[in-house]
Amino acid sequence: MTDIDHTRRRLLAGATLLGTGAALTGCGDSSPLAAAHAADTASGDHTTDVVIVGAGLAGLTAARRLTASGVRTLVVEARDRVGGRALNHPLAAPARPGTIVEVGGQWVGPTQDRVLALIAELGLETFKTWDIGDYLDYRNGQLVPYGHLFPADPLNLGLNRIPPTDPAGAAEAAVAIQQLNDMAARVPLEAPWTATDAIAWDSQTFQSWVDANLFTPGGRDLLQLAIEAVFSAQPRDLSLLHVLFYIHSAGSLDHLINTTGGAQESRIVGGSQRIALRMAEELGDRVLLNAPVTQIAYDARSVTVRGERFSVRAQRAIIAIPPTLAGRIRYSPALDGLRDQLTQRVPMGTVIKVQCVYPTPFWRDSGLNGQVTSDTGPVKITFDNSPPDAHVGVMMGFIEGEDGRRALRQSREERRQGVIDSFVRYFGEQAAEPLDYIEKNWAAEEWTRGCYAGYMPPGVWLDYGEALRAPIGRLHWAGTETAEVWNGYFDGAVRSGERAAEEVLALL
Ligand SMILES: Cc1cc2nc3c(=O)[nH]c(=O)nc-3n(C[C@H](O)[C@H](O)[C@H](O)COP(=O)(O)OP(=O)(O)OC[C@H]3O[C@@H](n4cnc5c(N)ncnc54)[C@H](O)[C@@H]3O)c2cc1C
Repeated sequence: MTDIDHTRRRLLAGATLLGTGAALTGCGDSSPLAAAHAADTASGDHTTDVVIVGAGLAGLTAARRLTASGVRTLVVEARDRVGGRALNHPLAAPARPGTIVEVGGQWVGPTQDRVLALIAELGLETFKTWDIGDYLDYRNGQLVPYGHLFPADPLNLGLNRIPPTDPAGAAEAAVAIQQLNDMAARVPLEAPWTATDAIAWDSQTFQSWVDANLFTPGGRDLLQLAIEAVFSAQPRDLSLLHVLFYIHSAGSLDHLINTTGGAQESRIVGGSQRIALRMAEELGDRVLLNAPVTQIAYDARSVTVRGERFSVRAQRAIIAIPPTLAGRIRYSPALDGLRDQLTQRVPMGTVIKVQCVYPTPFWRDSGLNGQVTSDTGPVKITFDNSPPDAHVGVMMGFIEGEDGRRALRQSREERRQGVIDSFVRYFGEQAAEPLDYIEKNWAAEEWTRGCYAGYMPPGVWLDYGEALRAPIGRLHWAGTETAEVWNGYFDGAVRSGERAAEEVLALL
């Protein structure tokens, strides 16, 4: 081994700084730590028991679990920060120092038991997403406020998130949601391709199903918007079987789309990246930043992970990155054709997360909760993303699916204007002059390449599903895309890290 002492010293310094960053600001890319490490490519030859590729929630959870069992681990992370798709962004004044918004994933909700347990173990706290006041629905040029029609909603049917603007469409959407929930319950989470109707369901897109089953323009619009919002892809991109798997994975479509009672219910004090920062702080010099993995060699005795100027030799590897990124690594020997072709077939969604900062959350004064559904882009979904004490107002929106793809062709200034036009349409002239505009274009991120997650087009579950998690020799796969429960979410990432760690522990 060479350079190991130097590398260890640098990592320890990095770990200390990482902890400081977490405590002070919880911020990521723009922290002094990030700048300090930017030019500092990882180097040296290392040996450990288990090497983990990727310091997102999946990789860090796996490392934490293995470390707790006394196994030596080293996490190698391409970026100059941890967290992957969880990233805090510090707000400028007049926001108080240390105030952040998340530019990646942010919410957690009921039944996301593994991430909620992790948050508690790490000493972090959650607070409720602002969900008080009326929703807005913008459709056919009309802006219609509506209340929590069914505040109790005991069966969690998601009735509050179906705008009643077009009663026939709303009724048809509610029936369709129930139908989808029933079909989803018949998809085995561990092997969706074995569902009785798998061939029929994986041979069509979600759009084909909508075309065959919904007849009112309102009902079709609502279902399409729900799918765009959940997958950041178009209904024409997605296998019906994948949509059903995803619904079952979350429990129901209502869990996916609801704020209170659903996946958008709560936020993490100080920002979701703190989950990763706290884990990295615990792991200390077991996390190597600025370490993009380009090659993995494996044989019957060991595995060696390599980057430009570093290598890590281990007994086993956990590759905790999305399938499409795993497909960009060179393997020696080459992976079997099934796994390789799978990695060619799981595209990432398209989303640009945008936020405008205002002196106050002024929409609350008009009795609005800040949540919009709309038939007009670029922003068709919004949320009040103000800090817990609302000392500034933050309106957040998503530019998703084909709107996102259109926005990729625009300049930042053109996108900014489109976002402000959307916010003015929903909340009036007060939205016209934000103090700040923040956007994160995940499609342009080299180490993510799109969000919220990878999804399955038609035929992929059927022909390649079994290659998603199956270890190959000493290589094990993790990442939210491999999760059975809450696939695509933080909770799924955590579960996948736990599962991969157990898989490895059983074999060491
Ligand atoms: C805008 C947005 C909003 C979202 N909203 C939510 C939400 O509200 N709630 C929720 O639960 N989920 C949400 N998600 C999804 C959530 O962020 C992800 O499910 C989760 O963070 C995935 O974790 P992961 O560890 O599986 O993958 P990642 O976070 O992608 O981690 C993979 C890591 O591997 C690194 N890496 C990649 N390639 C290499 C390589 N070759 N060598 C070394 N390292 C590599 C990456 O840099 C990254 O750090 C959202 C995502 C986005 C982007």
